[in-house]
Amino acid sequence: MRFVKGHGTENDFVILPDPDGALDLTPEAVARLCDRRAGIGADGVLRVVRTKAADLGADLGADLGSGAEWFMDYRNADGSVAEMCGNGMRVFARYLVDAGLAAPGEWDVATRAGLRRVSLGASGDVSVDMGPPELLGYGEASLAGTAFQGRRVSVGNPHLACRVDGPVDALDLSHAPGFDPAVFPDGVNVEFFRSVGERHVEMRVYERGSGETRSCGTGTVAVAAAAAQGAPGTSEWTVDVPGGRVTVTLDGRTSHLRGPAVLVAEGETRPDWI
Ligand SMILES: N[C@@H](CCC[C@H](N)C(=O)O)C(=O)O
Repeated sequence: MRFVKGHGTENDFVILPDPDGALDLTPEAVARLCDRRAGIGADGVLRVVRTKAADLGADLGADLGSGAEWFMDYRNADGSVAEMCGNGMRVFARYLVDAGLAAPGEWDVATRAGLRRVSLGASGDVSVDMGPPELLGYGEASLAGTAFQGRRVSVGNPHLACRVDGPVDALDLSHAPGFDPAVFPDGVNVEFFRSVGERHVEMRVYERGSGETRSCGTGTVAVAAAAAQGAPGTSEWTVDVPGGRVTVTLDGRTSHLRGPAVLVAEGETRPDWI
């Protein structure tokens, strides 16, 4: 199995080129690939498959079929499927251009959350139209016995963005935050953020299906939306994460995520291993 390794602000991925949809990618295989000691190691897998070759089911297939040549089949490190991955989308787009499968410019990519438009040059940062973040109300998470209130936000996938007063470095994210499964029946990505300047926040995240990661693109959009609290007009947010910095723009109609996407290695898994 050929693979490429890449990351977006150190949210890292194993990229599996599978244009014709020939791979039978089981949750177990994904978890083995992502294993940081016994595998390649990553927060998730990006399977690169032509939309017409992806097994999307009737509803999603009809929605996405004509809109985009490529489908981003994103999986979390534990093998679970997620609707969307913002950092993964930047890395996915960079891979397509690098591999000569798409030209620099602007085009749509299909995801389980719908079409997402990317914009990129031959090198440099990648920008993604992430769609409108939906502020859904309030929720609560707990960490080592302490309760944190937050905003529930959908960015295609579920988030709880919790504002904290002290530095996010001080939080212990070695264990999964607790949450009410009645409020989050599909699980949730939990962000902790603090304001460090005007429209400037720092954030850490505990991702559903992957644990603490060094960045989460959909999470940065959720945090910007929670911090902006539905204020009208356009605002640009700087979001610092342990793995670097991204920019989120909100304009009331949609959101854009801009940041780096880096390909670091490529290779072949051994047939007797996977
Ligand atoms: N790291 C991603 C989000 C990946 C999916 C998430 N763990 C979920 O299960 O919803 C990002 O950059 O957005």
